[in-house]
Amino acid sequence: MLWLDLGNTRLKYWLTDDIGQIVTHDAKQHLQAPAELLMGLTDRFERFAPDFIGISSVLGNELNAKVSETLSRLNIPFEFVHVDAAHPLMKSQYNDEQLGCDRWLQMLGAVDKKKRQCVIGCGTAVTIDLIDHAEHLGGYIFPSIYLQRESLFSGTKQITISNGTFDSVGQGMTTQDAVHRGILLSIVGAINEISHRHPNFEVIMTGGDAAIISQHVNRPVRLRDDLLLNGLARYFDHSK
Ligand SMILES: Nc1ncnc2c1ncn2[C@@H]1O[C@H](COP(=O)(O)OP(=O)(O)OP(=O)(O)O)[C@@H](O)[C@H]1O
Ligand SMILES: CC(C)(CO)[C@@H](O)C(=O)NCCC(=O)O
Ligand SMILES: [K+]
Repeated sequence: MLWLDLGNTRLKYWLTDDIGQIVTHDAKQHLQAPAELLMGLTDRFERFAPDFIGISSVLGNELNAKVSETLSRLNIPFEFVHVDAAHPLMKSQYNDEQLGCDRWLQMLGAVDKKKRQCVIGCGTAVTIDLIDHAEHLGGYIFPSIYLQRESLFSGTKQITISNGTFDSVGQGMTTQDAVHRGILLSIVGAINEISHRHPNFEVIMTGGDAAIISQHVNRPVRLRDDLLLNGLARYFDHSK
């Protein structure tokens, strides 16, 4: 099977074998041209010869149509995931026409009907979602640390582009430190507040920035890098 995750910044793919083990995977920046990027990958995908392609996309109908057009040339059956608020593995109270497919799949990949869970995705946006015994209660969306920094750079005169690191939440004494520490604190503080409000929820984090952020969270955090892929596998297992 071939699995695609079309995110806002990157396209990720995984090739898995019959028993679900990852044979190969990669992530590439698509610069808002995922269909063109896929075009360049079709030779590789053809060589993989998967019998099915399962797709998560948060790119919207227009770009998805272009992606479909590109994938059609492969003659391999493919299908986009559609969020299902009444899925047998997890019910959701969220507006299912709006809920991002990546968010939903990450939850589907993590959900355990015996637990209360807080699933945090740290990609282009940071998402925090609460699940109570396989019922999604809703959540929050934040700009990532990098998007927050860009908005300060572009919205102010005296804060100029700099390459600091996000490594502390202590108060800063320079602009660079104040910016990086303030941004990191905005996300860490929110996570700590939400986990304080929901003390019995297991905190699970995934995504490229999970390691940076989780270091400052004052609760035990379970880091998982396989949630979206696991969600895709669970989704297509149930739909067949
Ligand atoms: N090789 C890499 N390229 C880009 N980002 C990376 C890379 N390695 C780690 N990251 C980190 O991962 C973060 C992005 O996380 P993730 O991969 O979960 O989302 P994304 O692919 O950028 O977002 P989306 O899934 O919305 O496209 C970036 O902010 C960056 O810090
Ligand atoms: C929040 C993001 C950007 C996270 O990748 C994505 O899941 C998305 O575009 N969601 C749509 C809005 C929503 O989930 O309510
Ligand atoms: K938008």
